Amino acid sequence: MIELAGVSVTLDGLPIIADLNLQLTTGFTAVIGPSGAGKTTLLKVLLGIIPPTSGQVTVAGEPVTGIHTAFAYMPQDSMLLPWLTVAQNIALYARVNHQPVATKRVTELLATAGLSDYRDFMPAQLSGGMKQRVAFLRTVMNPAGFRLLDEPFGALDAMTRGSLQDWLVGLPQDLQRPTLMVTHDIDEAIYLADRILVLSARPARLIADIAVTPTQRDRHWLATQAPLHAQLYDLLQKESQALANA
Ligand SMILES: Nc1ncnc2c1ncn2[C@@H]1O[C@H](COP(=O)(O)OP(=O)(O)OP(=O)(O)O)[C@@H](O)[C@H]1O
Repeated sequence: MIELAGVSVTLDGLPIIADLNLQLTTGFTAVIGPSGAGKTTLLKVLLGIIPPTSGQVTVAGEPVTGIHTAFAYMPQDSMLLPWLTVAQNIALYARVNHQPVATKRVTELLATAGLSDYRDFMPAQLSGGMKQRVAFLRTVMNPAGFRLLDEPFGALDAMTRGSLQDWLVGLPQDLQRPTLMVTHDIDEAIYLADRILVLSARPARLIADIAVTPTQRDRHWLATQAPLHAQLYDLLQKESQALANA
């Protein structure tokens, strides 16, 4: 279990996160909040890149005191290495850690993502959606038990984004892991997550923690979720206004 206990972060004198208490266990959790609220900062605190000004983060009871290996992180930009092929990018974790590359696993993952024909392509030869898929597969190859995804589809057009969301929903069981995903997209949060955390305007506090329990997670079900969408929209709207007035 990952636990934040009374976590506050101040950067350059600016309070960014205020007294955040949170437990993350299994499932897919989405984090939404107004732009600039501190969502990426929260991921960096979990990763150990930014130390809390006060409070504590623990992973399986152990305090996080610096960069550690509990998380597989996918940044906003795909950050593929342009001089490596698709397959080499996916296997980056093994390469960096001087481990043998699980070629069979890479081949299987490429097939799962519909990228079998692109294994020897260079990143510059891929569309935006393909790059994000490759970046996600690279995250999957990281053996860490918990995934942190920062706006993974933020830069994509609506259709590409939609097809990647469908792909994530349909991921085989063995590729699923506990995940915390930052997103600006309310429908994306509802579609993908079992739990939605809503952060306030800066400094970020937890203002809602909502369980999502679909009967059948598909787009027909998503279309019935207008009341939840409206509830989340109203919360974000209020907080965005607060941020604008700050
Ligand atoms: N190293 C830093 N020093 C000072 N301020 C910072 C630093 N990093 C981020 N900030 C500020 O912290 C606030 C939160 O930034 P953060 O990137 O966490 O927000 P966010 O919710 O992820 O934003 P967005 O939704 O726009 O991606 C912003 O006002 C930002 O300017």
